[in-house]
Amino acid sequence: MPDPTAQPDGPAPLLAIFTDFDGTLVEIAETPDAVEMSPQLPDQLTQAMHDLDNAFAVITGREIADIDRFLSPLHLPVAGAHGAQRRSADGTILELDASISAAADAIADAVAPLLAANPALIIEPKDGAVALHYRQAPELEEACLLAMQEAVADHPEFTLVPGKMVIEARPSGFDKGSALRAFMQEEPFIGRTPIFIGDDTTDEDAFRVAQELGGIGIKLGPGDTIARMRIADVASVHALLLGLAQISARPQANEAMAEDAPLLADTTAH
Ligand SMILES: O=P(O)(O)OC[C@H]1O[C@H](O[C@H]2O[C@H](CO)[C@@H](O)[C@H](O)[C@H]2O)[C@H](O)[C@@H](O)[C@@H]1O
Repeated sequence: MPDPTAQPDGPAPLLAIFTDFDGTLVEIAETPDAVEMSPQLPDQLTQAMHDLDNAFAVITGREIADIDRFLSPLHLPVAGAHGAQRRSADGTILELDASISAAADAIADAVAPLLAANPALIIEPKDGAVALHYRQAPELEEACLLAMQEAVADHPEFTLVPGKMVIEARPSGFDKGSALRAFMQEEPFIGRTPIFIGDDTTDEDAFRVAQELGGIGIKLGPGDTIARMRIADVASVHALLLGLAQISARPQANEAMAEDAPLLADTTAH
């Protein structure tokens, strides 16, 4: 398995880089709309896309439309709603079954009474998924979980997943790992070595698939993980993304890797 901190004998492998959005490309904020973009991020992502021959994608719990809005004017390859939506590098959109969109709307409607009684809660309806946020009212975590469990009871085609101060319902059969695997079967990702960077429990599926495909998972921050590497913060992710993309574009620049290595820690080292 390639190790991005190793000094390779031959040229560095061509990389395909995937990142989560919230908590990885941008800092966590009090509400979903309050995230603040680093002003340099669109230019940094444009540079990374160039160096990677477009083999960069965002794999997120958010809707694709949300990512387009935050990263405007970029229209990157994106898997949204935990893989239920996907836009390939050539712009092709994976169409969701209309019954899935309708079921997500029904789940959102079913938790409406809890929101009406607790204005601090936030419902984020998405095409194909639903997020119930309790960051402003952490004491309501259990009530949110119960309400979402009841709401999905009539929709066995949905699965509940916990996130950072959020309970989400996503269609069964989709996760970030399935999204990463689908990208890796398409140009320009095919044949490259996948790197996935994420911070949350829903990112574990993508760490697993990246590592099954001979690549590396990189976990941001603390917490149990199957990712082989760990990184400290969002600023380090931006630096690593640019460094890895540059090395993938110019394999002779391998020596620069040694300078980037301190960004990463091996999760298996004792
Ligand atoms: O897969 P991700 O890109 O990490 O998206 C996961 C969820 O992120 C968002 O919620 C989280 O970030 C918010 C803004 O920082 C924060 O207020 C909230 O507490 C977090 O759970 C997003 O709103 C969800 O749709 C994503 O699924």
